Parts: sequence; structure tokens; C-alpha cells
Amino acid sequence: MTAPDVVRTAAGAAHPRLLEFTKGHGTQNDFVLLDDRDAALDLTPALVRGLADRRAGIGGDGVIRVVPTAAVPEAAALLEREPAATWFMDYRNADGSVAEMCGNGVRVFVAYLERLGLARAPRPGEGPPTAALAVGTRAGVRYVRAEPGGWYAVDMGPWHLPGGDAAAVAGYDAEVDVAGLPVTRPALSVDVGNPHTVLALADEGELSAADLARAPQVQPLPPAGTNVELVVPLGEQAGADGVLVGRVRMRVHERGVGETRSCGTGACAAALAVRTWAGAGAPDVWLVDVPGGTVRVRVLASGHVELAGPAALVATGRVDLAALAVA
Ligand SMILES: N[C@@H](CCC[C@H](N)C(=O)O)C(=O)O
Repeated sequence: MTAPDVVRTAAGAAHPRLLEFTKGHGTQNDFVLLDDRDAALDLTPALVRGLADRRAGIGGDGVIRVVPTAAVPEAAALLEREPAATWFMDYRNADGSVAEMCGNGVRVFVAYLERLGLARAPRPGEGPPTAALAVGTRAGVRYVRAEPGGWYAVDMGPWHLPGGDAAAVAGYDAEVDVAGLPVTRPALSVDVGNPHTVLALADEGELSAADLARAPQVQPLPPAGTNVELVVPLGEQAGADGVLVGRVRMRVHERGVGETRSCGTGACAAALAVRTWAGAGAPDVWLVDVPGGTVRVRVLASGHVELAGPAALVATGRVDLAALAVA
């Protein structure tokens, strides 16, 4: 007997058995990308887990679905404010949970839109300086420009410290216990569309000693959980243009995934926390070194934060849904 050409999900939706995918990454934060321009895919948590599984599936820190914003009921208000946000980044963590935002993912999403011929981010010198591609996300609209060298710069929108002024003054509003480190550390909560908790370590020896195979214990734990960034500030230096640039090294434990080799929103949160701790006169531009590479974070006068970095599409193929463990 031959296998059927369609498979049914638990919800009863029928899918072609062979699902096309693309694999991409941003500083080695890796994703399975799906073209669902017809909004026909029933992307269940089980299907996400199956695709993201590094042994029994394709493997990735997350799954990203391209879908028309108009087909996403929760994005109706977003489209009213920004009709140009035609395409929506439906982001899922490897454990099947939904996340509001992914900073590395949005760059890879745009590279994928360009590969599919669905949209294009303006190149340097194209259109007015403010020209940008609008992308719908659960955290709001994000605006993306291409930079030289295959990088993309993304206006990641407004950020805030959930602990308010008191946390900014004290420098912390939480405590984190990290396996492998001797004492519990103070930490600062930062919201960049999704939740982060950032703690500073004394040096790179401590950063390597941290065991992120186990989830750090955060007190108090935000109701929706949190991503945790471990940072070591590396100092500040004036760039060729005279602008002061700060540098930090970071490791991350992502909500819904575990340790990853990079996290774009995490890099923004890390830079914002270190800048808060440094006080007046601290740089607005930060380079964040992660195990998978380096990204640039810029704190904008508008109250937004910008993230820039590379995006790579490395493979395409078809996955056999009948063979994928989606239970
Ligand atoms: N890796 C992403 C963040 C993905 C979502 C995160 N795990 C969450 O649950 O908030 C990034 O590059 O920002």
C-alpha cells in the first residue's frame, strides 16, 4: 500500500504530505521557514515541535511561517494602523509555544520574503532615508532596511523596563539562580516586545562556567515566563566616526527553547540593561558578541531600539509529514 498524498492534523485539517521548507539562521539562531502565503497551513504546536526536532525533524530554535497579515485575526488592528504590513511573521518557539517577537527571526523572515519574491527591504540609497519594509508581528509592526554586507537593520519598536524608574535606579528588580554559578545574582527585567531578564557576570570565566542546559531560576518569574541573558560588559570605545560604541559578551537561555547561539531581542535587552547600569553618558550603540556571531544594537532617540545583523538562507527541501513525529 502506498502512503496517501495528504495527511490530517489532530484538528482535522488536510495538508499535502510533502511540505516545502527553507532553513535559515541569523548569527546561528536557526529557523525552519514555511511559505503559507495562502494561509492554508494548520501549524499546530505538535507540528512545530516535529519540524524543530534536531534528530527526528529538520531542526531549529524556532519555526517561522509567512502568512498574509490580513489572514491573521489577531493582527487586524495592526493592519489598520499600517496597511503596508502585508506579510506577518508567525513565530513559534521549538517547544511549540507562540512568541511575540524574534529579532534574529525578523531579518531571516525578510531574507525569505525576498527569496520568495513577495517583498524587498530598501537597499542603502534607495528611496527616502526613512524608507523601510513594514512587517507584521505579534509585538506590532517592525520596519526593516537592508544594510551593506547582507545585513538588515530592524526598528524593533518601543522598549521599557517593567520595573519602572525604581528598577532603573536600583539596577535590578529580580534575582536569578544559574546552575554552575555559586551565588544568586540581581537582574533587570527588560521588555522589547517579549520578556527578558538580564544579569551581569564578573568575567568571561563566569560566563563559560554557567550551565544553561538547565533553565535559570528567576524570582519573581513573570507570568508568561522570560528569556534570560547573561552578560559581561567589555568596555566602550570611540568608533572611526567618533561615536562611542559599547561592547558586551552574552549567552542566552531562551524561553521555549533552551540555550541558543544567539537571540536578537536578547541582544537588545542586554545592551539596554548594560546601558541602564552605566548611567548618564553611556553609549547608544552596542556590539553584542554571542556564540554565533555579533549583532549591533542602537538605542534611538524615538524611544525605540534598532537591531542589525546578518541573515542566511542555507537550505530548501520537502519534509514528509507522514514520517514526522507530530503526536
Ligand atoms: N531568538 C529570538 C527570540 C525568540 C522568542 C523567545 N524565545 C521568546 O519566547 O520570547 C530573537 O532573536 O529575538
